[in-house]
Amino acid sequence: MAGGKIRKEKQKGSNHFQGGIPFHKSKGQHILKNPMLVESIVQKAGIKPTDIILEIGPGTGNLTKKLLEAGKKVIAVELDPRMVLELKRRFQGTPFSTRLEVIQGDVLKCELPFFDICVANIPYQISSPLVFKLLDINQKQNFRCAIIMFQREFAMRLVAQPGDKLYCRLAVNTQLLARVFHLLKVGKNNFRPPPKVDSSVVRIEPRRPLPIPVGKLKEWNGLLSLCFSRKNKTLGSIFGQKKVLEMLEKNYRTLESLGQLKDNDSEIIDMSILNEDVSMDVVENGKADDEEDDQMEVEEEGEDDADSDNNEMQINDSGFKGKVIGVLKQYDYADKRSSKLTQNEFIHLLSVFNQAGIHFTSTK
Ligand SMILES: C[S@@+](CC[C@H](N)C(=O)[O-])C[C@H]1O[C@@H](n2cnc3c(N)ncnc32)[C@H](O)[C@@H]1O
Repeated sequence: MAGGKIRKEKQKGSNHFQGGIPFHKSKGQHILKNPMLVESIVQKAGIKPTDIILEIGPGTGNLTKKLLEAGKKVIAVELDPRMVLELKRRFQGTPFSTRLEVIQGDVLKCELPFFDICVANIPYQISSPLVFKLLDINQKQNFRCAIIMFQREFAMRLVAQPGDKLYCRLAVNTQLLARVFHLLKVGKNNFRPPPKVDSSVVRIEPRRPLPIPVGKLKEWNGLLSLCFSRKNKTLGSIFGQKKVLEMLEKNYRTLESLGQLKDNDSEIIDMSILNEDVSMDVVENGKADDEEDDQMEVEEEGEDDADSDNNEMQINDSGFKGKVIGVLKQYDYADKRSSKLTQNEFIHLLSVFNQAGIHFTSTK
């Protein structure tokens, strides 16, 4: 089913295929070779005949062909000029050619066209930035949903719920911006060449409006960075740390001096902030299941997880420390852990902190 002249003749010492286009693993070139699977993905996407479909990384066009059969138009963004040529060649002179637009370039760098639905088997190394690019609220996109093949573990992180082993900042951030559903498990042998990892197809439906004002996204990200710096620690313990308190107090003083202790809004939101922590796009590079975000690592020497006694001391502290821990105590969050907190609880936590003048960003 692979398009063009690609043949499976492995060269010694490389992953190239002779006689056609060599596949580049560095570009995530694992093409779909199982027609039944392609059919199933297209069916599950629920494409309407009037739909403009965005396909990312069409490769040799196996999925593209089925998308063209199902929708009104396919706009395909492909990085590799050899694949672009192959794709054009495949559909040249067919009735599909007028309904296929190919954009050569990096999907992460190009401006996305208007589309109704995105269906894609993507290179896994762009998973996380792509999700946040698609869900970028500044893009004013209004697409219905995206049906995307991801590495299995990444997919399971996207859909993880409080208490799940893979529940993480990526899950909370994605689920703030979208509803996410696991659709299909896909084994390695459906691809040529087979990747090292299993895959899953996920459905992502953008949430409009968002559950928090867009101007709060920066604050939200600051709060979650802290909460997931040690997701299995109690919030009382995380927020009782000297470095955390120093940072929050600095924010507090800065905003106080600027007279901005109330909520602030900014017009353009840099969505990449929500993507900062996700370093597991390619799990082959190895981030363990229960590893936590280390970007905001703030643990102090000698501190351990069973530190509720210390919390008691901190809680009795007066001044700024007492203010922060007091909020956690008052709303019953001090003994809770991020690994089990729902999205609504995070939203509530941000709200009660902000009401107390405690902010997670000091500038707009
Ligand atoms: C996993 S293959 C999928 C090929 C085809 N869709 C299929 O299912 O058979 C990923 C494709 O994405 C392309 N690609 C890699 N990085 C890209 C990027 N940043 N922007 C657009 N396309 C990219 C690769 O060249 C490759 O053709």
